[in-house]
Amino acid sequence: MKRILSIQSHVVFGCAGNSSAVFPMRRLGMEVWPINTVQFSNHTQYAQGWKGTVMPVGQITELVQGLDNIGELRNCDAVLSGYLGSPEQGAEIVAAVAKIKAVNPQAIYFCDPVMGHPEKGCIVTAGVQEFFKTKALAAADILAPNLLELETLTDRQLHNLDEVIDACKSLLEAGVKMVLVKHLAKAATNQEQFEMLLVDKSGSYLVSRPLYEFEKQPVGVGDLISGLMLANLQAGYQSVEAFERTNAAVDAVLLETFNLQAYELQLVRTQDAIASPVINDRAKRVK
Ligand SMILES: Nc1ncnc2c1ncn2[C@@H]1O[C@H](COP(=O)(O)OP(=O)(O)O)[C@@H](O)[C@H]1O
Ligand SMILES: Cc1ncc(COP(=O)(O)O)c(C=O)c1O
Ligand SMILES: [Mg+2]
Repeated sequence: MKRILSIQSHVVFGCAGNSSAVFPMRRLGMEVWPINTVQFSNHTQYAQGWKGTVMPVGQITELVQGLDNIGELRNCDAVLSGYLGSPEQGAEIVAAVAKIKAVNPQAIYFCDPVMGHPEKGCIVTAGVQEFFKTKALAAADILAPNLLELETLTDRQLHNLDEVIDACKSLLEAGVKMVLVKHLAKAATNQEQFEMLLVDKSGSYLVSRPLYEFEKQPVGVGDLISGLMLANLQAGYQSVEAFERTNAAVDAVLLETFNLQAYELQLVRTQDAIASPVINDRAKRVK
């Protein structure tokens, strides 16, 4: 069984951060070790706001030390990071990754650079963006930005698929081994579908799924995508198949969420599709 240290937000109600990613990863057979960067009542996109606190500086380091003390750190196969409560937590994650790689050189770091989106209401503390651009980029094996995050990471404006692929390749040149663009948005080839892109040394692959007309778009979809992609890779699927399985599972979750007119992702109701997704959309090689 593969072991994933998952460092991201916790929400009491609903699905974002670890509250979106942990259950699906476990459903795919992973042993998941969650560390929470914040504990909030709900995600930050509720009009009524949220309650709760950011975990104190030093806590990630302390918990990782505890794992080392019981001899478990060497058993960690992958670190996943997402929503951070402070830039200091970013530095602690990078230090934890270095510590884990020192005792298990096979371990990988999957970084979802959650940067916040003031227009959408995703609120992330100042300084976190800078952490992703500098330290996280240098440490990550796999990066999973949305289009806006990719633009910020590469200091480029991206209008079409070719520009997005070039930007991803610049990240590969910087040492990242795989880039998953979770949402092509305005750079998509077909605005009537929801498209994602995967770029690694073997090539560039586009996958699409139906676009649902949500009244209010659900949150935590990016966190779900990152968790599923990492879990599928750890389960032994090659990158393109892992990408297709991730896309299919996310589609099943979104379809159910849409059919129920729910705001929060319907992960429990769709757990069987998460574990055994039916692939309707194959990835298309685009470069
Ligand atoms: N198939 C789909 N149809 C409609 N909306 C979708 C679909 N898949 C994802 N979304 C929405 O698209 C948005 C993508 O958000 P974005 O901030 O670009 O990336 P992410 O949340 O993946 O980091 C999310 O609000 C999500 O609810
Ligand atoms: C607490 C928290 N965690 C994580 C996220 C990231 O969610 P997404 O997967 O939609 O990028 C958000 C977005 O608002 C959030 O409020
Ligand atoms: Mg996101």
